[in-house]
Amino acid sequence: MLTKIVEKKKHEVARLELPQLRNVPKYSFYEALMSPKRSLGVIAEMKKASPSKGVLKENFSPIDIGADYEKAGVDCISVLTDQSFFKGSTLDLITVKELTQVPVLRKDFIIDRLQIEESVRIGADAILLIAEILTDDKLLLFYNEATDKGLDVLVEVHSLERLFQLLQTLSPKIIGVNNRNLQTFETNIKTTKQLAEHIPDNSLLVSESGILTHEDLKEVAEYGANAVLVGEAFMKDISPGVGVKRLFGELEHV
Ligand SMILES: O=P(O)(O)OC[C@@H](O)[C@@H](O)c1c[nH]c2ccccc12
Repeated sequence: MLTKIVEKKKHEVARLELPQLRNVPKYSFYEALMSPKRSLGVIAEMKKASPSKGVLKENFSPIDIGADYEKAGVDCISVLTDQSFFKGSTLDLITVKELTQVPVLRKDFIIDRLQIEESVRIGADAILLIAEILTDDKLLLFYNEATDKGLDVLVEVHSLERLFQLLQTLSPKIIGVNNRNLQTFETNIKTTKQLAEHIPDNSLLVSESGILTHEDLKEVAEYGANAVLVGEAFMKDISPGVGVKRLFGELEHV
């Protein structure tokens, strides 16, 4: 599946026209995760659909979701901008940046430098770089380029092997352990446990994907996660903000 997504992305990048630079206030993604509002940082994701689960939210409104997340006191918002597989768009991110005062992560499959410039222009505060789809050379190049352009970077990794490899050339300030295998789409939050002890002490650890319940949250916190990245659980709750509160055990049964 990952190969299919990357192939499609190559075609999209070949046609990519850079938008105008938008002048929006910048918020530090890193700082927000360094001083989370709750016991654990939360990056709340908006995604309309995913290749594994299909449509997650029918009446998908980035305006409403962004406002609801902000009201629920999330630390950061992640916006899926991939159109073909996740039904997102860069316009969703632009909308969220215009309406909220929360750092925003652009979540996409970045395989080309042009997408980094595009992320800057649409006003993203941070980008995702997926180690599994980039060589070490590219990962380092993109990491430095993004940082130079004022973006924070969440470096995502799924396997221990890939983690060891990338740590030889790069020490990311923020490392995301994706509990989902992007080839098979299976999630297992024990992935966080497996990788956590090998994450450098000075990197922030974000546990990503498959975190559905308060129990899951406590489990990844025990493994040493500093923050979580959650999408599906929030998209499927009665409202995204209620989902945030439920995950943190701040609600009884709503
Ligand atoms: O909806 P979930 O299981 O809570 O997962 C959120 C996020 O981690 C997931 O959307 C994700 C993690 N890495 C990605 C890379 C590309 C697309 C999507 C993702």
